[in-house]
Amino acid sequence: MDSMGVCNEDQQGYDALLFLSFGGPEKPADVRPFLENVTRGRNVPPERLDDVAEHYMHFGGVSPINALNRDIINRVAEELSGRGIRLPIYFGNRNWHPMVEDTVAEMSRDGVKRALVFPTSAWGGYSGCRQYHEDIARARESVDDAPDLRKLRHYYDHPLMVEMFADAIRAAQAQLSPSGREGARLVFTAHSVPESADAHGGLPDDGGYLYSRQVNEAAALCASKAGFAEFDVVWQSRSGPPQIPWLEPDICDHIEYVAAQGHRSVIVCPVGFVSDHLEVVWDLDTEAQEAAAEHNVELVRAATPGTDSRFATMIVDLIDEELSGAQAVRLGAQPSRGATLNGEPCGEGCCQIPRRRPASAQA
Ligand SMILES: CC1=C(CCC(=O)O)c2cc3nc(cc4[nH]c(cc5[nH]c(cc1n2)c(C)c5CCC(=O)O)c(CCC(=O)O)c4C)C(CCC(=O)O)=C3C
Ligand SMILES: [Fe+2]
Repeated sequence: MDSMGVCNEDQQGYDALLFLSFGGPEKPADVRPFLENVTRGRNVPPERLDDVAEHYMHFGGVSPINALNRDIINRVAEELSGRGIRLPIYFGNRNWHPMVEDTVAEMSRDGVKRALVFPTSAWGGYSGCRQYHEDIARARESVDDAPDLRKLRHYYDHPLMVEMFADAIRAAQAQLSPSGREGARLVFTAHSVPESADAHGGLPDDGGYLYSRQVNEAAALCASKAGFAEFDVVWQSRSGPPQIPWLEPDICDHIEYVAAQGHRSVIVCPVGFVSDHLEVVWDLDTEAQEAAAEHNVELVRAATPGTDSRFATMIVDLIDEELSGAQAVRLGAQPSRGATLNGEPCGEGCCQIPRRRPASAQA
């Protein structure tokens, strides 16, 4: 048997890694079609799309997400080869090129039979987990001879994630002015989702709210590791029509509240994001900074883990865990799922969005 064959046996037959992400525009002309892909059939008002298009235009119509992902992929390739794991890496997105359908077609042409999938979302819930399963299923359906694709589990509470965020919180704290360092409020933020989607998160037996429970747990783990006894969890980047409830409070409203409580400084930790996506560099570094200035609060933002070399280590740890069948290394106690084959949901009815009532049934 050749060395490739031997290696493949250790690797449970896995012969590739699919790095699956959200996607983002790479030039101004991409912005509108990208936003149309994201919001197709999702009831996002046109005014919101105009606003978000403008946010992208502040960055020359280029989302930071693609370069960040390519950087992570390069590090993962190095880490894999350093550990003797032979998995060529393919890159595909839900909403922009390289589209996951095209990537899976390429994998099939290359003869890939069985691949692991790393999603750039650490979370459960519809947007963070089930929608990536849907991407996997859709991409496979569009291709003859599609490889088997097994998604890796949620990693929001992986010890390296907690360690990277905790280090980033302490580094941010050190950037505060000497007077701001005392009494600084630690505030975690994650992407808001519709309340009804959150309520249906997880398996029916999980009791709902899987995403917000995981976010709260991650915040508590990171705060404790960084040495903070108190902290808040808030939300950001809400979309959708204003009459539909989304998770609250919003970070900008919360800054006003924190100022009213007498805090003169805030450390914001974007625990819900793996890297400096547009939501981080616009909604936090621009809008939340403005809100802070308005209320005379000093705001520092903790770095996201994507560019930390430990992030690639964690990804390969997750792969190794899957290949060796070892128990999941994790710090949290909330349900953690997400690892299924070929886009199957984590179980019957997991993170299923309730169907909207037909217009005629609405009052
Ligand atoms: C939970 C969650 C994550 C974290 C998990 C994960 O990472 O997947 C996430 C990530 C991201 N969201 C992103 C961008 C957008 N999200 C939108 C809209 C929405 N997000 C939602 C939720 C989430 N989103 C939801 C419920 C909507 C409403 C429409 C719908 O139900 O789908 C819209 C439409 C315009 C608007 O903002 O209204 C855009 C442009 C980018 C790329 C940013 C970049 O370019 O750097 C990333 C990483
Ligand atoms: Fe989003």
